[in-house]
Amino acid sequence: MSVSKICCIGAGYVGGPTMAMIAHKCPNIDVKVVDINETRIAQWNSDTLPIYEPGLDEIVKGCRGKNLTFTTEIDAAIKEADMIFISVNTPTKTFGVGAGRAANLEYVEKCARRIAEVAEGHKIVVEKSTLPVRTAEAVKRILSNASNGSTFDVLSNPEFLAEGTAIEDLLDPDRVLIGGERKEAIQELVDVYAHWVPTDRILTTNLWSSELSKLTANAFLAQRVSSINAISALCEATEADVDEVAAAIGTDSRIGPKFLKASVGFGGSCFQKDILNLVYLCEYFGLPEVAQYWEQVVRMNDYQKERFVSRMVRTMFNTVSDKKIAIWGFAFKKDTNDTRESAAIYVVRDLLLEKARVCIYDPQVTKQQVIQELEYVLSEGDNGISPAKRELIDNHVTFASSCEEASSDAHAIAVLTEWDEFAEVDFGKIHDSMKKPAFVFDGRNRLKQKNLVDSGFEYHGIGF
Ligand SMILES: NC(=O)c1ccc[n+]([C@@H]2O[C@H](COP(=O)([O-])OP(=O)(O)OC[C@H]3O[C@@H](n4cnc5c(N)ncnc54)[C@H](O)[C@@H]3O)[C@@H](O)[C@H]2O)c1
Ligand SMILES: O=c1ccn([C@@H]2O[C@H](COP(=O)(O)OP(=O)(O)O[C@H]3O[C@H](CO)[C@@H](O)[C@H](O)[C@H]3O)[C@@H](O)[C@H]2O)c(=O)[nH]1
Repeated sequence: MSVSKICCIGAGYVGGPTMAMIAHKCPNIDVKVVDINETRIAQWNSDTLPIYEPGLDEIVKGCRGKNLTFTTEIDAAIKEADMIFISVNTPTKTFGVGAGRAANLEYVEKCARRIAEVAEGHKIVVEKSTLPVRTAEAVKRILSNASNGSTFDVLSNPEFLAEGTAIEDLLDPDRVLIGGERKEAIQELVDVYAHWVPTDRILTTNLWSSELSKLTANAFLAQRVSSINAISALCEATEADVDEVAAAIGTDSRIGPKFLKASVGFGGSCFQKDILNLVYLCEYFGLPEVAQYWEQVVRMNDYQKERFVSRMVRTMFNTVSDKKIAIWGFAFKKDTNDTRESAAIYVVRDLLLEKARVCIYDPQVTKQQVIQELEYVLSEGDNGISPAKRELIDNHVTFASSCEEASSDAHAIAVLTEWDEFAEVDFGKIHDSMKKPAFVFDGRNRLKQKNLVDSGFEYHGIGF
């Protein structure tokens, strides 16, 4: 039997693009992406998709209305599908046991219970969300109590796409990983990907190795960023240049050149959440030394963000109070509108607490999104946001629609996302419009080659 109908629960950054790619590459498979969030589904059905991702529009618009559907009719889609992907969010728990570390599996469990309740016949259930190792055991137990006597295979198929390059990553993945028990079920999913992925890049493992490989991959990637960021601090103290150090070590084929870009700190919805989850699992399984080892990656990242703001304050004569700071970029990396755990949130928070006035420009992030992030990060648990912090947001945060507008009359520019357009502006004009000395704090070393010192700026990058 080959799969002819797929249902994916969760129309987010992963569910949307991955299912669009399957629909695009497998015209014979009918793909339905379902979600409880009506607004999100309406956006997927509109001209403005909920996610900004280069190349995504063309693929969605090419398949939508043919073999790709976005709908809130979850039960119907579950019933008719042969294969059901669970691609819902698995955020860090904010309450109860494991708060601040463990993954909140409430949404995954709700999906499994829904499937158990409405499915008929045999279904292959695929974990696409990033999950703690051994989650499939719980999913299998829930499914084994299905109302209609249905039967299930459970597979793990973690997603490795990175935002901003999701379409490239999905078109040409380094590997697709499928963990499972029954050979025939694994083969069904291999056959879906084999429509476009060479079979030697489709790896199959047992369930637990697949689940754990996802957390491990993110931990290793984030660890490289924290390692180079740790070295960036030492470079600043010693006149070494972190980009030169990264290039020098990256030529060693055992180390390799990728993921060695020093920055203001890694962000995104995955790295911190997945490492903290790994830390929690290690503690749970009685491995405190292993837990501490990985936790340090997150601590180093926090240090890097704090260090960036301290350096700004120190350099600007020990005060940024009432100074206008232009914030260039709020997304956690370029080519995405995602701001989850973006370093910019923490940098702006700390600048606001120093009573700076910030003017924010990001080509893809909305004002409403920035305000939401700041409200969250400035609020104090269940008590919400205090009047003093509310005042900071209301009176110290403004928005601009270009780099020029954000920088006009500013004391400093802080580059927090590496958008390409930031290197294209007229720096002479920007310098003329700023207070002097005109400082640039480049959290991405994006403008390093622009010789800003020659245009009159006082330029500070990361790690040199
Ligand atoms: N964002 C990434 O780049 C990325 C990459 C690889 C893996 N992941 C993992 O994939 C998973 C999903 O991440 P995301 O970024 O797509 O999350 P997201 O928040 O963008 O999307 C999740 C969606 O699931 C929906 N949902 C939640 N519970 C539901 C339910 N019971 N029924 C129907 N819909 C429900 C939500 O409404 C939301 O639209 C997470 O586990 C994440 O760690 C994310
Ligand atoms: O050399 C580098 C590389 C990345 N970053 C930062 O690290 C963060 C994460 O970047 P990236 O990994 O490119 O984006 P994500 O979309 O978070 O993707 C990661 O997280 C996903 C979710 O699990 C995985 O699927 C991907 O494989 C994994 O790369 C961003 O803030 C980057 O700016 C650096 O500072 N320096």
